[in-house]
Amino acid sequence: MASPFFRLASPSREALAPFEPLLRRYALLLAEANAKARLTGPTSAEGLWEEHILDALVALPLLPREGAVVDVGTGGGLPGLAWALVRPGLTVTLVDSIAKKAAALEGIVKDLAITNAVVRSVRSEVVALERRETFLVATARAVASADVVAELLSPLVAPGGSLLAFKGPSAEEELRPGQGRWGELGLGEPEIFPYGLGGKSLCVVRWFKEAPCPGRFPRRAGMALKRPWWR
Ligand SMILES: C[S@@+](CC[C@H](N)C(=O)[O-])C[C@H]1O[C@@H](n2cnc3c(N)ncnc32)[C@H](O)[C@@H]1O
Repeated sequence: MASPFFRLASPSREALAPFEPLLRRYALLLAEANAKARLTGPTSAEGLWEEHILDALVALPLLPREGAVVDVGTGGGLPGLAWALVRPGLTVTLVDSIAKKAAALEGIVKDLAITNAVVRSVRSEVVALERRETFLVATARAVASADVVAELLSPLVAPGGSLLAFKGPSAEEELRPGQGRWGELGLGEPEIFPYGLGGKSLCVVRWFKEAPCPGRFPRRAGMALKRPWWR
């Protein structure tokens, strides 16, 4: 595991100012949708702002200005929709296998009237077959342990691109089984970028896609979780 180059942090108020009205509207719509479809934890717009939207935006320094991004297990659009709102040059595909969540998110995207985000109600393994290695960045937040996330994301990302996983304090432990073996997924060794938010120690794990992903990935839906690739 490579040591971090720098700590991440939420963007400053000044940096966010041009996007704040749109982001606040997103927080409001998400709070409303949450009451119906249980998309994410907190139910108040303020709680969502603090715990989720600012959290999603800590990864901005690791993102390109433009290109195709996929957010696997996006739920209410985190982190992908928050990224699409502040980086209009990105084209973000928001993927969630639960139809009810995807429908609620579709409503939010429509209401925000943005054109650089699309919602897909499908499993990521299916997207990886349809659009194999065509994304510049793939991300996942609160979806699975880091080793499982790496398997789900790798077949989506073009060589030269990157994988970004939002993780808590157990990241190092989750990465341990893959140590020295990430090349089996076409990945380099992961880097951990730590940050703190609301008193919690969190991090973003980044892998570079160094080589094409072996053809045996994606495996059948659910296999990544059932039988880890490194076993
Ligand atoms: C706990 S939610 C996280 C939502 C959001 N990323 C967040 O941070 O609030 C995890 C979501 O991942 C979805 N999910 C898990 N594995 C998936 C896969 N392989 N493809 C698509 N969606 C997946 C689940 O349906 C669930 O809605």
